[in-house]
Order: sequence, then structure tokens, then C-alpha cells
Amino acid sequence: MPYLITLDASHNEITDFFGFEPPKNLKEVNFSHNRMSAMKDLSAYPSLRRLHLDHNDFHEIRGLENCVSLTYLSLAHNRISSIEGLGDVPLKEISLRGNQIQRIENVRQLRTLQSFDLAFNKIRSLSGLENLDLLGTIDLEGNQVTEIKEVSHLHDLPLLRTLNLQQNPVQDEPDYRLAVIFLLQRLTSLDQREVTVEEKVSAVNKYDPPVEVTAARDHMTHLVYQLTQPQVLFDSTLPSLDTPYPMLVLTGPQACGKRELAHKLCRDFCDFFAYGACHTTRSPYFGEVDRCDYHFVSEEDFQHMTRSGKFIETLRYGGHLYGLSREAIEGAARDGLACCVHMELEGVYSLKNTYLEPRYVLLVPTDSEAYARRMRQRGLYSPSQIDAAVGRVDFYVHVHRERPGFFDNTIPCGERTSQNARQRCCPSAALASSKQACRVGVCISLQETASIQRRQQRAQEALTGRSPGVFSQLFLRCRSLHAPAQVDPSVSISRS
Ligand SMILES: Nc1ncnc2c1ncn2[C@@H]1O[C@H](COP(=O)(O)OP(=O)(O)OP(=O)(O)O)[C@@H](O)[C@H]1O
Repeated sequence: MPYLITLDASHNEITDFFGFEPPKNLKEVNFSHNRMSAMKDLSAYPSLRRLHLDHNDFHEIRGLENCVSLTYLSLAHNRISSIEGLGDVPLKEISLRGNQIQRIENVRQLRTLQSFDLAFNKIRSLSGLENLDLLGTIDLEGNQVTEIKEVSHLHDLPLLRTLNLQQNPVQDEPDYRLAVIFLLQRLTSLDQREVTVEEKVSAVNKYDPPVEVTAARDHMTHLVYQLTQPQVLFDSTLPSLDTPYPMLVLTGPQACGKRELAHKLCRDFCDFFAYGACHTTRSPYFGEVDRCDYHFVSEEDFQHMTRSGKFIETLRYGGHLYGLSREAIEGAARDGLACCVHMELEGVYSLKNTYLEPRYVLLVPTDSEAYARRMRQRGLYSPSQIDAAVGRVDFYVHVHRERPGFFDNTIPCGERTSQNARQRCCPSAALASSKQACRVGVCISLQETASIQRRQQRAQEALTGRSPGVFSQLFLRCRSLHAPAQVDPSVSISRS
């Protein structure tokens, strides 16, 4: 039968593997469900493309090395315990399901493989699959994979879209599905279920949230904690369309000089700025003064403050917590001054979600080498802290480049002339509002006075129940017009 192309001899009792002289053009052979136990050399079958050998009694794979046309091989439900003997066969699909394979090995050279069925074996590790660049489907159902990190062996497979890990112990790991979706973001099907866009977004938000998401969570946390407390009116910083409370935020990577600049501004323009000391759980460096540089508190106290709604934003940086309290801002505002604070970019993102409308000034090192050297010279930071800080410079630059207007002004660091920095942060430049130039309470304009009066009017109406305005729950009666009111803690409005 020289023209025979397909031979189906399945479901018989054949024991002899290819016990016949092969027709030259034979392309597909099905010997499934027979009683064969040993594979033989198939060099004489150069045209063979598809070979079905399921449900036999094979213990090992051999004799296929010279099958230069073989693209499909199925050896499901045999007794194979190791993957070998596949040489450089140009296989696109292999099924080895239902065998006794423990390790994925000797498959590196199968560069054309697109689908690999290894279900129902005894595989624990996914190591070995790393270089199979064309692999799109992997079935590992019913194996013994226990750790999510095994999935990282598949991370670099550019075409992988379908993965099945059903009936593996790893499925019992907490957040298994989201973790796998996060590690393999190209997947369209996991465990025979479509991977939805929502799942992909949730996975990224959980394991590598964009800064906007982190900031939104931070803001939400503090807002909710604040709303669970009896409401106290911080009237000096109330939101107002006309005259937002003036505030200055210096941002930039750690130790770029923003803290020194903040202190200097508060000294040089003491009629305009007051330093807003944040809280931190890190211990003071030599020379740092409690309440002046930071409020140094324990982690427990910090968490307690968080739960009491005291913070407007917080950040965990370098293993320590940092937080800007509402009181720090209000303290400056009560004295008729603009609060000047410094923080990392995440804090800025969070602050941008609040009703405050600070001016944001970016300090960015222009020379990474010099910046790293300065950090080293301070003698406070480990090499990894320095690397982390230097590595974040790009983050700042990226935001500055991609989001025009995100910062109100920029100061290249290393710029030793603090004069320039001073100019860029001098009260008129730093506090100029995009809506309307506003000034600190030293000299209150007519417009500002009118605005304060309007706010008080609204607060009074809210208190007497006449108009429950948007911010009514935040309002507290303000007694003086010109000196922004001292908050009387005994007079607080509880939420109804
Ligand atoms: N409330 C806050 N929110 C976000 N970031 C903050 C906050 N308070 C401080 N930071 C920032 O956290 C980083 C680490 O602060 P820390 O004071 O420990 O660093 P530093 O080595 O003294 O550097 P720097 O001179 O920049 O303050 C700094 O970039 C600082 O500006």
C-alpha cells in the first residue's frame, strides 16, 4: 500500500511496535489502546507527522530522534517515568498525560513546541519549561505543584495563554488565582476558566498597585477613620472655592535636600510659613529634634493615631511609617501661616485626593552620582537604601515628564544656590493658586474676608440645621474673623 497515508490500528491487541515494512508516505499512525511495551527506532518513517500511542504499556520514549516530520506525539496513559529520547524532533504538540513523570527535563531543544499536556503525573516543579518560547498551552492538572513561586518558571514564555493547574495542592494557597494571574499576565485561560480583565486589574492592584491606587487607598483609609470619629471643625483649612488654604509641599527623593529647604524657608519667611512636622516610626538620627524634625513615635502609637483619624496621609518608606497629621497643618493655619511640609511622591498623590490644594515643588537631583555621593557622605544610609533612593529619581522624572502641571515648580538639586530655590519657593511664587492668588492670613484681603464670612455663614446654617451643606459635618463655629479661630476641642459636632 504505497499510497497509505493514515493508519488507524487502535483498540486491538497488537504487541509489536511497527512490526511491518512502512509505506513511504505514511503520515499518521494510531496505535492507541493496544498492548505494546517497547518503542523501536522509527528512522525509516521520515514522513510520519502524527503518532498516537495512548493506553499502551510503554516505559520509555525512544526511537524518535530521526522523525524529522513528527509534529504530534501522544503517549498518554502509559508507564513513562521520565521525559527523554525526543532529540530535535520538531514537535508542536505532545501529550504525556497519565504517566509517572516527576520532573520536566530534556525538553529544552523542543523549540517548536506549542502545546504540552502533562496532566496527571507526579510533577512538583515547573522548572525546565523556561525556554520553550512558542509554548501557548500547558496542562498540568492533577500533579503535585505546591508553591505559587513555581509559576515564575513560566514568566518569560511570551506566547503562553492557557494554563491548567487544577487538582494541584497549590490551588489551596491563599489568593492562588490572583497571584498566578499577576505572575502570568498574558494568560487568557487559567484552570479552564477565562481570565477576565477585572481579574487582571485586581491582580495588579493587589501585588503591584500603581501609585494612584495606593494613594486612593491611603486617602480612603484616612477619610473613613476620620469619619468614624466625632467631627471637629478645622476651620482654618476649610475647603473654599475662593481662597484655598495656602500650603507648600516639597517633594523629591530621600535626602535630596527638601527637609533642609523646608526648614530654611520657615526660618527666612517666618511670617508666611510654618514647618509641618510629620510623625514617623523611625528613630531620630543624631541631631534630630523631636517635634521639630518629626514627631518620633512608636509603631503602636502611629497605628493608634491612624485609627483615630488623625492623619491626612501616610506612607511606609524604607520599613518605617511616615504620616502628616491634620493637626500639623491646622497648627500652622491657626497661626495664620502656610504649612510647609516635605514628602515622597506617594504622599503627594495621596494629598492630591484631599480637599487641600497645596503648591507642589519638586526637588530632583540632576546628577545621580553626586546625589549618591552626598547620601554616602551623610553616613546614615546603607548601600541598599542609597540604591533605592537613587533608583527613585527616575520615578520622579517620569511623573514630571508625563504629567505636565503635576508639580507647580521644579528645583534641580545640587543647585547649591539656595537663592534660586528660595525664589521658587518664596511665598508669592510658591503659594500662587491656579484659581486665584491667595495670601496667608497675615494680611487678609477683602475678598478673603468675604470668603471667610461666607464659610462661617454656611457653618452657622449647617449648625442650626437650616442647610446641611456638603461640608456641614466638618464645620465648627468660628468666633473671630481676623484671627483664624482656635479650635476649641470641647465644642465638637458629632455626626448624626
Ligand atoms: N508624611 C509623609 N509622607 C510621605 N513621605 C514622607 C512623609 N514624611 C516624610 N516623608 C519622606 O520620607 C522619606 C524618608 O524620610 P527621612 O526623614 O527618614 O529621610 P531623610 O534621610 O532624613 O531624608 P530627607 O532629608 O529627605 O528627609 C523622605 O523623603 C521624606 O521626605
